[in-house]
Amino acid sequence: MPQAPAPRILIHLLRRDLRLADNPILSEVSRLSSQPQAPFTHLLPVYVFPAQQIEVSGFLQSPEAESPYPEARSQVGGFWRCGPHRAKFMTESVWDLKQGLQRVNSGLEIRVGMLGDVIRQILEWYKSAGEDGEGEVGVPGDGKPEEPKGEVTGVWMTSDDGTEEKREERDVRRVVESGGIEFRLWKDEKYFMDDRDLPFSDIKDLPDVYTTFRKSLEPLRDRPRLPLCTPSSLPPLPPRIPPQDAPFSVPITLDEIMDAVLKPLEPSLGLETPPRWPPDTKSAHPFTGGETSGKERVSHLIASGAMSNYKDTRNGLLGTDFSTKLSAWLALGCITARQVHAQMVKFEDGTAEEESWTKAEGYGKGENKGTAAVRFELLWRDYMRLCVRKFGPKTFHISGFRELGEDQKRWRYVDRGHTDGTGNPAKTREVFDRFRSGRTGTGFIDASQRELFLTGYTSNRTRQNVASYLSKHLGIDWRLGAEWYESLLIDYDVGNNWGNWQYVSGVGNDPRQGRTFNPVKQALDYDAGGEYTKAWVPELRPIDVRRDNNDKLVDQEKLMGVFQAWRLSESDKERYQLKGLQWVEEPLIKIPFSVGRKPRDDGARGRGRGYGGGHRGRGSWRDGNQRRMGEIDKAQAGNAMNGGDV
Ligand SMILES: Cc1cc2nc3c(=O)[nH]c(=O)nc-3n(C[C@H](O)[C@H](O)[C@H](O)COP(=O)(O)OP(=O)(O)OC[C@H]3O[C@@H](n4cnc5c(N)ncnc54)[C@H](O)[C@@H]3O)c2cc1C
Repeated sequence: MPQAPAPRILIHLLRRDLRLADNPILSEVSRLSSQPQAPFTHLLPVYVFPAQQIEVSGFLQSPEAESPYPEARSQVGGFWRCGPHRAKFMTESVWDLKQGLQRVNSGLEIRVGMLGDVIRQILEWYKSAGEDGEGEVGVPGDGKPEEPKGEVTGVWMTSDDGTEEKREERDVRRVVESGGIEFRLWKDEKYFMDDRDLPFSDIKDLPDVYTTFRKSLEPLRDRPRLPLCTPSSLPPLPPRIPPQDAPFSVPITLDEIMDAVLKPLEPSLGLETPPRWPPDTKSAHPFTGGETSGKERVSHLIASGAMSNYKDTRNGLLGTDFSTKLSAWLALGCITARQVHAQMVKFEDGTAEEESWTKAEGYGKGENKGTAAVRFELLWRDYMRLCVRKFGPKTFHISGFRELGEDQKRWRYVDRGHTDGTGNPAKTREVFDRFRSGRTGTGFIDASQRELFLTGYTSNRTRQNVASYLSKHLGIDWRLGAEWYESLLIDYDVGNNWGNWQYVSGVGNDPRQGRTFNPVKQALDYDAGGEYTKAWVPELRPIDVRRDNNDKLVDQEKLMGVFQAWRLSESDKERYQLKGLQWVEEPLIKIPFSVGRKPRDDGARGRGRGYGGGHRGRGSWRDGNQRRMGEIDKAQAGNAMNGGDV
């Protein structure tokens, strides 16, 4: 019987490009495979849960087995680097990709470990067949000749800008090229602007101010390239595929993989008092991961009008549609920014096939302020990612992109005493744990922290306030906040997270340095009836903020009790069962802010109605530290000048 030619295998290593559509590697594979002289006959798509970022001990074959990798914990705070929300969303996304690939004649092999190790093991397995032999075709028990293992002819993967991701790329390249196999690194095309169209060739020329960058690219609508076609068919999987290397094994169903990913992550995430789900509160991010759901979300945003209304609603706090919620799909590359753009163009030009879009307001009427604002934000994402490319490891340094030394910026650390002798790492850890569990005593911050813990999502508005509160009001090492967000955010993205933390903490690319958000004034402006704060901090729900029992009018003085419960009278604390709660009696900080007693319509989003300085910070954990209180006062004055809307 003639022997079948040995398969020539191309490995596609997937990372944060978990999609079929607009995927440059799959698009090229599909094109080449239709040619008679294609350099490969089979495609092996592989996704690896990377051991340094996701805890993989749940995949150990037996309870006695030991992982060769250290636990996937963050450097400063020791948190799980990938907490339960993202772990779940990521697993769903990987699974959706597997199903998508199966529909086009392919599949996906799921592995755990370090990328370099996984690829080495796969290459060695295929190579060992050649060495056994002639032996490429064995004869197993059933007497039928076994298919040949085949030869790996290339390994392709998409590049990334994170320093750790760059190390992974170097590891994989070394392993692949040392075996004399072609290694190809592809540009990451999930962004709004294609790298090839940037207005500079040297990343050093990236402006340090976002506005300068943006202006060099306007009009933004003209910029993105067209998305690539979705392959309708791909080369088959190789007939024989190596198993996962010991001591791990990867189960075959979604539920089992999910169990393995989530198993090591204890529900409390190390908190003594973890937040509990408040009755009747709904997540703003109830979505599942994957290309399929990501595309459905884009379609919903357009058909429902949410995309067109985005500019007016984007500072919302409750509900699924005040902002796009596309970030998690974008971060994992389930969808690309240029796909979002292309869909908006179809809506704006009136060329959509989707019947439901044609009924949406603004259909066929060109770019509107909502779609323009979405483009503006998508470009922010590009900018943050390019900052990582420009600044490399400085992204994760305490001194930030601006390289601010200790003399310019003093931090409180959990891992070392302060150089000026005022530091107390154990106390800072205690304070930070109260911050993590949403028990600071500042309602707006606590609501956001509890929402983050319970759902993995929180709005951009509260993220800014939280980052400012930790770094400016508490003066704590901003990297702890960034690590905690990395652990919990469903949409964690290296550039967006670390770049934004730097920006707000005053060590990054914010041209107006030194701004501080007043979380009470911000709450007043953006949570005008206290609904958001009460939704996530249910202890505050009994506080009646109505003026004279009038449903429409909010008494701002009463509202202040929601945003800072320590301000309530003793009898009110008693009445609302808040007496004795540590975060009520001993807030981490008392934010100076007062309001006039003017009534306002419930839900009205007024601005700048308060004035600072009415309540000085007494009785907080920073008592006696004049230097720091002075800073807060200064920041407060700054807020007044900026109208606090920073
Ligand atoms: C301290 C801090 C940490 C953050 N960490 C992350 C993170 O890890 N991952 C992440 O995707 N975003 C992060 N952001 C940015 C922003 O908060 C989220 O992108 C946004 O809230 C996600 O919700 P959305 O998709 O509904 O956003 P929308 O308001 O609908 O915006 C549309 C898209 O634009 C991009 N975008 C919006 N705002 C920003 C911004 N400030 N910077 C960069 N891109 C932006 C996102 O891709 C987003 O999906 C962070 C912001 C702050 C202040």
